[in-house]
Amino acid sequence: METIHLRYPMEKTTVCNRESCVLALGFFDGIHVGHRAILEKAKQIAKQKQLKFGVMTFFPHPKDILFPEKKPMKYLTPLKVKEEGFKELGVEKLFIVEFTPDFSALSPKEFVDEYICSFKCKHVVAGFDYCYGAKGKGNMETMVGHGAGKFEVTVISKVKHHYEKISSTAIRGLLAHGRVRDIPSYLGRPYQVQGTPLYYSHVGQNNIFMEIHVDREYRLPKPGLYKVKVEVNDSSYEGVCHQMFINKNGASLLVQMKKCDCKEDFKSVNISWLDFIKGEPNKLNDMNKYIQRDELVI
Ligand SMILES: Cc1cc2nc3c(=O)[nH]c(=O)nc-3n(C[C@H](O)[C@H](O)[C@H](O)COP(=O)(O)O)c2cc1C
Ligand SMILES: Nc1ncnc2c1ncn2[C@@H]1O[C@H](COP(=O)(O)OP(=O)(O)O)[C@@H](O)[C@H]1O
Repeated sequence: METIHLRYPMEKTTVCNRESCVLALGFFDGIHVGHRAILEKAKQIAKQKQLKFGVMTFFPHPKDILFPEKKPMKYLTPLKVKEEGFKELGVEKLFIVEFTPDFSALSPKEFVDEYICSFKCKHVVAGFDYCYGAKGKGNMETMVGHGAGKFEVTVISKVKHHYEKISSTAIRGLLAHGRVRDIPSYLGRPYQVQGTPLYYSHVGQNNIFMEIHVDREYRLPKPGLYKVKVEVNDSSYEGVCHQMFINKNGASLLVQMKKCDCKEDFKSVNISWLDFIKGEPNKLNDMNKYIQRDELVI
């Protein structure tokens, strides 16, 4: 996958010698089931038309620029993780446009001319509610007009779960309520975060206890004790996890892994949130109690 970072105003050389492509458009936080419908359709069209499969996304989230007074966005998939997700889905060209105040002021037609047509896009795929251009005035109807004679447009209709639109906002809501068990119906998989172990120790028989640092860009479920799956060095283990604190550098998670006979060092850890067990029962000074137990705390 080729990743192309774009910033307004674009240099002329950026658009030179580009191969014709299909572009899927959106922010795609989480790459949830609705997003997958768009990406799969774009991939299929690219194959049929023998064009490159491209995605055009933005960073940071438009809300951070449009509403700077609000707290910075926390992501389901920070940019690096989203990039890995696109690569796994077979994206060949990833355009990441830096969302700046100047870029946000482009009219819908200017955006189409300068960003979509310049990259030899022959087909746009986006969801029914995709908007673009200053004040979000462009929509999928205007896209058809703006693309006339230049590119075709495929609109993906609403993908729902229990009559509700699957959206990153809905998933953020589930996290805020600790409803991680419901997330696979929206995300197509459990909610996952990547972290770095700060320290770990063996506890009792084959239990490992560790503290994990999670990047500040990640959105976490509401504080509490959770059942998790922990992946380290290509193996996965059952475990429990609770949040110790969040500060400006990120979050710290306390994780206890069950029946873990892993002897090697861990450099990176994936935590999949499976179920909520109970609200915040343990304060920091209760940590020693964890260490002394042979069994998982549940
Ligand atoms: C060039 C451009 C300018 C935009 N300007 C605005 C804006 O002024 N106000 C707004 O609410 N959204 C604006 N948007 C953001 C869109 O409304 C939308 O949130 C964003 O493109 C992400 O699309 P998605 O949420 O459907 O993935 C703009 C988008 C683009 C591409
Ligand atoms: N449930 C859905 N069904 C169809 N299209 C969707 C759905 N959710 C998002 N999209 C489309 O996916 C792209 C990315 O949308 P985005 O705004 O990032 O997602 P979300 O609404 O989940 O925050 C847009 O083209 C949008 O219209």
